[in-house]
Amino acid sequence: MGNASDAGPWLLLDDLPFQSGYAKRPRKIGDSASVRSKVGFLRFNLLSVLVINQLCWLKRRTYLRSSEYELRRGAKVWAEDKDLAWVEAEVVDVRDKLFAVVPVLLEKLLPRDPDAEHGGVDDMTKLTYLNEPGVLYNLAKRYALNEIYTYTGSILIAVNPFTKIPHLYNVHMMEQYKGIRFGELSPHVFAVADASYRAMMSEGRSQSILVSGESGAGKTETTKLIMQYLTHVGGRAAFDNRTVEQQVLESNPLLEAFGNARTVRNDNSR
Ligand SMILES: Nc1ncnc2c1ncn2[C@@H]1O[C@H](COP(=O)(O)OP(=O)(O)OP(=O)(O)O)[C@@H](O)[C@H]1O
Repeated sequence: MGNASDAGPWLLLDDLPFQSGYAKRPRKIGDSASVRSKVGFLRFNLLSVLVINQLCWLKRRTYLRSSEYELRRGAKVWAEDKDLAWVEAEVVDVRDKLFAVVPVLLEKLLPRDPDAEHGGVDDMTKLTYLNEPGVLYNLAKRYALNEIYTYTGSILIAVNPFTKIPHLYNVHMMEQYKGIRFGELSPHVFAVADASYRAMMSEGRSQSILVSGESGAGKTETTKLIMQYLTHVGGRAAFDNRTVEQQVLESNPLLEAFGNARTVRNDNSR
């Protein structure tokens, strides 16, 4: 620095963002290479800020076409969130009739059903918008009120309560569902069993009930409840004074003994 040609103000490039190690050596202001590199850095910084801004802008605006539902300010929507799956949001602005602006960063936006707010609906087909978050929200609302069963047309969805709800399966309940029109009473596994029993009796043909779900969802318990109902409505006293209901249900432990296993999700998996 003692050299006369090097005299003048100096700038340490540490102050500039995005600089790397090589820039730490002092450069003289006014030096053409130094000015070029400084301008380059500033341009780069400005560009980065613009790109990041633009990305944020795009992320904050979602890709829902107005034809999918009435896109208006104040509309209730579901916003996809990578941690929480779906979060409730509200449209705060609408641009070009194509984009809804919501106050969260999101990947996807779906309309939210205003009818599902209070206690949910007992049949998913009653939802105005039949989408994933709407279905999950409806099931959760009903589950919170101990309503573990919900219809989707003639399909019954059961959410495992993992606790005994005795009043849901007693004889009084079975009597209530005997011979009723499907959908007349609250959704129940007995209603499904009753519909297939009546179809078998009136058509004289075998019926199938498909019970499906992941491990621990409650398929075995549900099947037992169906058997319980069928034997209740169709069972006759046997010659040794044991009803068909008793005999069928007593055979369950024997059947479970074959192929029964404990899994991470279920102590009684098969
Ligand atoms: N309707 C219900 N009421 C109360 N508890 C239930 C009900 N359905 C299931 N459960 C509970 O959930 C547990 C798991 O249910 P279940 O054994 O029927 O599942 P699964 O679907 O048959 O599982 P896997 O496919 O592993 O055999 C039961 O042991 C029981 O504690």
